Amino acid sequence: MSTIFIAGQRWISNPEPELGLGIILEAANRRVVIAFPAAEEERTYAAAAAPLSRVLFQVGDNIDVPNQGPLIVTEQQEHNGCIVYFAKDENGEIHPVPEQILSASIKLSNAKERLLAGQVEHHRRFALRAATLEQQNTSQAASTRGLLGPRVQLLPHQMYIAAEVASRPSPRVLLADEVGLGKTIEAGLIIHQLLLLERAKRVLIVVPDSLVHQWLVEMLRRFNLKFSIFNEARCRQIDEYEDEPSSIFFDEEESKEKEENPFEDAQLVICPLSWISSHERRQQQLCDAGWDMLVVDEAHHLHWHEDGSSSPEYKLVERLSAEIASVLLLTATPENAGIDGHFARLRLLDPARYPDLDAFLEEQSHYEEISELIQGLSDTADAALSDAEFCKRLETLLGSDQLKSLQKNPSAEQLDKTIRDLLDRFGTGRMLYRNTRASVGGFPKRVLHEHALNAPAGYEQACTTASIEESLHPEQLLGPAWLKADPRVEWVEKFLLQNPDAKVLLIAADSNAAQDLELHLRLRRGIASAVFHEDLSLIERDRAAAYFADPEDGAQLLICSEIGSEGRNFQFAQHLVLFDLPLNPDLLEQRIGRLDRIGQLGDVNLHVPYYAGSAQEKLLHWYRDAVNIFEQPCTVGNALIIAFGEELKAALASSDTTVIDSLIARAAAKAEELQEHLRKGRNRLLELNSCQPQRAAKLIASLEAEQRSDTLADYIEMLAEQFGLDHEDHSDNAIILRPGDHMITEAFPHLPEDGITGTFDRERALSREDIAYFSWEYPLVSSAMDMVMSSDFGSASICTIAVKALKPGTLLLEAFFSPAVQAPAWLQLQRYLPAQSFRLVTDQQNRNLSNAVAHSKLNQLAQGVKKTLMPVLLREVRGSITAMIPHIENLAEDAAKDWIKSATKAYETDRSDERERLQALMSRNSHVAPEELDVFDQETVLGLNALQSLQLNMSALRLAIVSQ
Ligand SMILES: Nc1ncnc2c1ncn2[C@@H]1O[C@H](COP(=O)(O)OP(=O)(O)OP(=O)(O)O)[C@@H](O)[C@H]1O
Repeated sequence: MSTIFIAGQRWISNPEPELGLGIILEAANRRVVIAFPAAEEERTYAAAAAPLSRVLFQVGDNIDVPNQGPLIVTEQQEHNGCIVYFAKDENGEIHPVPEQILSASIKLSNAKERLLAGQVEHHRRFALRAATLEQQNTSQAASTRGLLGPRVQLLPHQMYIAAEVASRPSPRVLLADEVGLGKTIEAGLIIHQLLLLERAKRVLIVVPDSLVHQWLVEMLRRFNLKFSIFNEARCRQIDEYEDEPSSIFFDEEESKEKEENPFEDAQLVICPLSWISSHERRQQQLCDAGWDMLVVDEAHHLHWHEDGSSSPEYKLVERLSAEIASVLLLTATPENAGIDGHFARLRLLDPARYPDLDAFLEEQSHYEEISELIQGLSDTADAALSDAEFCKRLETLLGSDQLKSLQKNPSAEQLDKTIRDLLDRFGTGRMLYRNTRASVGGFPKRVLHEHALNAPAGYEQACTTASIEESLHPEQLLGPAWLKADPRVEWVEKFLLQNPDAKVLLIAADSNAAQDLELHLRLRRGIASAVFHEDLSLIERDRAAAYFADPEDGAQLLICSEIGSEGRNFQFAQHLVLFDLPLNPDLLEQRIGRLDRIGQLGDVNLHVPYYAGSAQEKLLHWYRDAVNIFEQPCTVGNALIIAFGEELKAALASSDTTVIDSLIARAAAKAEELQEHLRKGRNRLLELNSCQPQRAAKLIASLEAEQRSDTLADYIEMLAEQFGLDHEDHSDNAIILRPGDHMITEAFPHLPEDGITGTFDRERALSREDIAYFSWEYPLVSSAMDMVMSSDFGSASICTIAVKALKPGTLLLEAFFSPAVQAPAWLQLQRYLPAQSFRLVTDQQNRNLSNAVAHSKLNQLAQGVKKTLMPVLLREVRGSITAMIPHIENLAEDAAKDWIKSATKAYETDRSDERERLQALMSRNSHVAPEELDVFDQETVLGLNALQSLQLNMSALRLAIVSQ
C-alpha cells in the first residue's frame, strides 16, 4: 500500500474516526490537507506524523456511493496513486467507482482500519463473526453444499445423482429413474445446490399443467424455494401489450410502448407446458428473459420427428435448451414413444455426443461389449490389462496414449477414470441417469387382484364391429346408460363399501367416463369421492387431490382420467383400480407408479375388473404373463410392443383364444431374452453411471456428520444473543426464535413476527411439516450469516486476557482471512478453494502462535475493555500493532500463494479431463467444431489467470492484551 499522500485518496482519522471518510485535498511541502465532508471539517497535518489511515476496500467489500444502491467491489485498479473500484450492483451490473466519489459517511468495513481507528466491538461479536466466516468458507467449498438443507430423507441414489450432476460446470442431464423414485426431489436438490453455490440465479421449470402446483409445493416445503407460477393472466398484469385490436380505438404504437417482458419479473418460475408451447409471443419472451437453468418434467411429451415435424413442446424446449446453460429433463419412461424420441432428447442435452440417430442405434448394439470391458477393469484389472486381446479392444476405443498411461499406472483413480470415459463415450453416456427399484431396493410388493365379471348383454355383439380400443373400453360401446349396464361399476361400488377405510385411486382412460362414474358413485351411492380430469382448472385439480389426501375427512375414492396417472403423489393409498388397461406399457407403469413410489408403506394392491373372455382379459394376461408388469416395473414392455404390437392387436380381436396364449408364450421368452441382454449391457452401464454405492455412502456419511454436530445450535444461540432475539427451548432438539424487545436490527431476515419453531433433527422435520428444519442452509441462518459478513459486524475487537504463561503487556493479534478471486461467476472458481478460512495469531516478536493459541481458548479468556479506557489503551498499543499488521499480512500472502498452487492444480486436472473428452468426441464426429476447442482453451487460460488473483482478505482482527 502506498504511504504517500495523493490528492483524491480517501483516508480516515485515527483519533477522530467519527469524522467519516476524509479526502486528501492537498499534499505538498510535507503537509497534508484533508477534508471530512460528512462532518464538514478540514484538518491540516505534518505529512510525516499525520494520524491517518488509508482506506482501501478489498474485493467482496461493500461500498457506498451517494444516490446509488449498495455495491460490492469486484476489482480494483490503481491510477496515479488513486484507486478506481469496479463494483457490482444488485443486478450484477458492474460500475467503475473512482474512490473520490465514495460516500463520506461510509462506514469502515476494513478490519484493520477499524481496529486502528478504535472502532472496536465486544469480543462476543468478534467470536460470532469468526464463527460465521469459518462456517461460510467451510460450506462454500464443501462437496455437500446445497444437499444439507432440503427437508428430504438422505437416500443414497438421489444424493449421488444430485452431487454428481451439480458438480459439473453446466449440468445437462436426463433424469430417468423409474417411476416414483424421486426425480422431482433429485431436480430440487440440483436446483438448490446451484442456487446456493450462486451458479444459477434464474431457474425455469416447465411442467404438464396437472403438476404445476405439486412442483410449487414440493419446491417450497422441501427446499424453501419460492417459485412463481406464470400463466397468461399473470403475464397480462405485467405486459399490457395487445397484438390484436380489441376496439376501433386500438393504437398499435401505444400498445407496443406498454410491452414488457413479464418473465423478468421473477427469478424462479414455473410454467405450464401446454400454455407456453401454444403461445408464440410468450415463448419469445420466455426465450428472451435469460435463464441459468431449465427443468422440464415428463419430458416424454416432447415428440421429435426426423422430418422436422416435431411437436410444439419439443420445438420450444429445443429453442430454450440452445440458450440455457443447464438443462434437466425428467422422465420415468424415456423410451415411451420409441427409441428415436429418447435419442432426440439426449441430443437436446448434448448435440456433440449424440450427433445422429444411426450412430446412436449402432452404439447401443455394443453396450454388452462395453459392459464386459468395464467389468474386466473393475473386477480383475491386473488380469485384464495383461490380456492382449482386452488391451487391443481398449486401445481401439480410447487410444494408445490412455491405454499406455493406464498400464503404467493402474491406480484406483486411473481405473475409475477409464471406466468413466468408457461409460461416457461409448456407454449410455454421462447425460443419462436411471435408478431402478431393483438397484435401490426396499420397495413394497405389487399384488394383483383379478376380478372377472360377466360381460353385459350386447357387448359381445358390439365388439364385432368395434375397434380394439373400443372393445377395451366398454363404456364407449354400451351407450348412454353404460353406468347401469357395466358390471365394473357395481364391482367398484361393492369394493368401496366392503373396504370403507381404504383409500382407493381409480384410473380410467376416458375423461367423460371418469366424470360420469364419479358423479354416479357420489350422488347415487353416497361415496365420498373426488374427480381429477383435464377439464378442471389447476386449482380444482389440486383441490380434488388434497381432498383425497386428507386422512381425516378426505375422500375415500379419487377417480382420475389419464392425466392423473402422471407425476402425482398418491402413495398414501394402497389400492389402485385399473378401470381399463392401456395398450402402452409405459402408461400402465405410470399409473401403478402413483402408489408404488417412495413413501409407500404397504403393499400396492392392483385391482383389475374385467369382462371374462373379452379382449380385456387377454390384455390382462399379456401384462401379467408376458410383460410381468404386475410384479415389477416393466423394462422391456416397449420392446415387446415394437416386436409384437400388431400381433397383439390381432390376438386381442381374435375369437380363437389359443392365438393370444401362443403369443404370450413367445413374448415371455423374448422378454426373458431381452432382459438378459439388458442386464448384461445397457442396464449394467446405467446402473454404474447412476449410482456408485461407495461414493454415495461417503456423501451420506458426511451429511449425517454435519447434521449431527451441535455447532449450529450453538451458533444460533450466539446469533440470538448478539442480535437481541428471544431464544427458547421447544423440546428435545427443537427451539423457538422470536423477535426480542432489544433487537439491534429493525427486522431479522426470515424471522416471522410471531416467531418460528425449528428442529435440528431431520427425521423430526420429515414427520412434522409445521416446524422448520434448521440447518446451515436454512434461509434464516444463511441470511443472518450474509448479514454479518456483508457488514463490519464484529470485524475489529480488543480484549484483555489473563494468562500466567504470558508476560503482562504481551499483545496477541488474531486475524481471520477469507479468500477472494477476481473472476466472473461463470468460471466457478470458488469450488477449487480450500474449505476453510485462514487464521493467524502473532505476538510483538512476530512469532506465529496460530496453533499454540486456539481461537476457542481466546474466546474463553477474553474480557471486555471499558469504552472510556479505549482511547488511552489504543494510544499505547497503536505503534506495536501498526508494526505487527504488515507481518501478519505477509504471512497471509505466503499462504495465498499455497492456495493458488493447489487451486490451480485442481483446476488444471478438471480442465484437462474435460478437454480430453472434447477431443475424443471431435475425433468421432464432425459435430464438434474445432473452434469449440479454442473457446475451451481460452476459458481455461481465463480461469488460470483469475486464480492467480486469489487474495486472502483480512476479514476480522482482534487484539488480545495480556493483563496482570
Ligand atoms: N428423499 C426423499 N425424502 C422424502 N420424500 C421423498 C424423497 N424422495 C422422494 N420422496 C417422495 O416420494 C414421492 C416420489 O418422488 P418424486 O415425485 O420426486 O418421484 P418422481 O420420480 O418424480 O415420480 P414420477 O416418476 O411419478 O414423476 C414424492 O411424494 C416425494 O415427495
